[in-house]
Amino acid sequence: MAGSVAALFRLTAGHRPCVAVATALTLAASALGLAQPLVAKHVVDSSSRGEPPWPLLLVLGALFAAEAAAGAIGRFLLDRMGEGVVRMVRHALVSRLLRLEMRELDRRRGGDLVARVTADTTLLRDVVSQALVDLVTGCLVSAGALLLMLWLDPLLLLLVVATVSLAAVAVALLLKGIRAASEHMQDSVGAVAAELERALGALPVVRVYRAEEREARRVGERVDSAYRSGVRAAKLAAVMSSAVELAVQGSFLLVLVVGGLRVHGGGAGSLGDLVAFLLYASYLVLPLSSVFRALGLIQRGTGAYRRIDEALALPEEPDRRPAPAASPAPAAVPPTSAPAAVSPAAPGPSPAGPGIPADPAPPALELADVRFGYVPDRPVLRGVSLTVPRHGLVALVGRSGAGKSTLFSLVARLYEPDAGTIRFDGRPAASLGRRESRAGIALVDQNTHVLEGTLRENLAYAAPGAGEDEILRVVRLARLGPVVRRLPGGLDGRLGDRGGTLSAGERQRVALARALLARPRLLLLDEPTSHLDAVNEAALARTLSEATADCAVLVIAHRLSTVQHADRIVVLDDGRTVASGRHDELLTTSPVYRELATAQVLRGPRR
Ligand SMILES: Nc1ncnc2c1ncn2[C@@H]1O[C@H](COP(=O)(O)OP(=O)(O)OP(=O)(O)O)[C@@H](O)[C@H]1O
Repeated sequence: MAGSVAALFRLTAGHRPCVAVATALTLAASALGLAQPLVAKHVVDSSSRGEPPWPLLLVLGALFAAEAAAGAIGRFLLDRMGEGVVRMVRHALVSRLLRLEMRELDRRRGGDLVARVTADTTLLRDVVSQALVDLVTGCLVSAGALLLMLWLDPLLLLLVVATVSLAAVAVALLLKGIRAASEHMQDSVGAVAAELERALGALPVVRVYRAEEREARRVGERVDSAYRSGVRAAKLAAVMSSAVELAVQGSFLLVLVVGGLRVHGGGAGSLGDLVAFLLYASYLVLPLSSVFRALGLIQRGTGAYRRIDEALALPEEPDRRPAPAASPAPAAVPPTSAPAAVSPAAPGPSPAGPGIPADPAPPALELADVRFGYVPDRPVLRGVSLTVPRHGLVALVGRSGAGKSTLFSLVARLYEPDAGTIRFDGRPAASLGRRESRAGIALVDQNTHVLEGTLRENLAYAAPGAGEDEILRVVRLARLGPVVRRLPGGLDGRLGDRGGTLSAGERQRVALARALLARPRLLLLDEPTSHLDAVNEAALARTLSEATADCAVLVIAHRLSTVQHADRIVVLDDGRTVASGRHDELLTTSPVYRELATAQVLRGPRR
């Protein structure tokens, strides 16, 4: 419990002056409240003596008004502080989530992470703004009331303390259950978001397979689970507040009976003393019940805080990391038909490989015996070596699952190789920051991500400062003219969530135009023609050939048209580069390539 309070208190760092002022105002309001019974006592006593109570009543009114004003300002400052803490936590979460290690992201569910930024922080706001200060002011006010009651009547105080202690025991027993139920509820809320995101992300599939009911049930189970936990927490909280209420009523009754008997019997204290004591009892009990409520709220918030804290502790992608066990020399030549081009270290007149003139400058990209697995002991790449010269089109072919997209992910440095070396322009990736490595790369992946926003925003995503001429140039190159003309608003027309208003081929061309706008040194294309018709496919082939004048192009190819335009083809089989050359050569030298070509893995243009 103390740990939870300390953790929540740490969150208020940067807002401490505001907390201090708000606490002071709340305490002042409480002090003004505590003064009222004293004045009330005098009002009662002077009335019983037959003196006019008006001046004292005026003081009482002023105390009321001052208490209300101090309380309102204090409350506002606290709420503002709560919003500030939530804003800070949300900024930190968003920044962390956007920089997460890819391996970590693979393990997580997007919806659950989003819920941590939204639902969990909202709960945290209430805890920070209400519970912490309620706890501090409640404790202080209770202590003040206790002292005054001790001064007025120690015996009656003993009665109050005894009954309130009973309530404290009940509260302590219930708090643990409230915390567990609340943690479970927040986890379930995260799961609701994750399940809903899963269904909405595949809505056409859900509809076609008439799975709405199944998906609704699946999400519904999580909703029900959140409901059950919420009800359980509410039940425990209700029992808790009943226990506190009982203690309050009980202590009032006891004080009234015992105190009344003593006043009536002419024992210690006047009627005014008894009235003052009763008012103090109420001032003790109210802050005490707010302390108990705050403890309950903190337990509820602890579940949310744990989830937020966990997300904030997830590993970020470091810009630089120590080089893995790099192979000393890139000499691991794949077996059999792997020719010079596959190994950058292999001797020969053109290190770039056949079909590409020798270039004295280091290649744009060089992979030497690169090995990688997403999970330990399940290697996906088992020894990949290839070079992409500064100006040239290299096609990567291989069966589905051979590791082609994985290789792209390593080149884009979304993952780091377990072994082997990647060099950009002759410089080992391990010696470059990730941002620096990526600065020269453009990537069009299989998902051809199009973001919600305008066409212009999507194109300029890779180069936010690009001018109109540049944008029009890539629109032309990617044959996006008809899309611009058709779209209401042209370049400034919105594309809908995930580019939903575009066809798959149009999305592919948007992604390509965006990549070209970046004017990269190395262009990575993961099967860029899969959704294009024959006309667009031929045009794209020409565009790619032209692009090689400005940059190196590495393209994952499933189409004959793409490989036929390539200066060189690299064959990947079961995570290894096994051959390299031109189409005609490979048909005779590489059985794997021949199989790919004849089994129509490499397809002709779409009709
Ligand atoms: N994020 C991931 N986590 C774990 N395994 C993965 C991940 N991504 C891919 N894999 C696995 O790695 C292997 C290679 O996948 P990859 O996508 O690189 O193949 P590919 O050659 O691009 O296939 P395709 O031509 O079908 O796109 C596959 O067995 C795949 O299941």
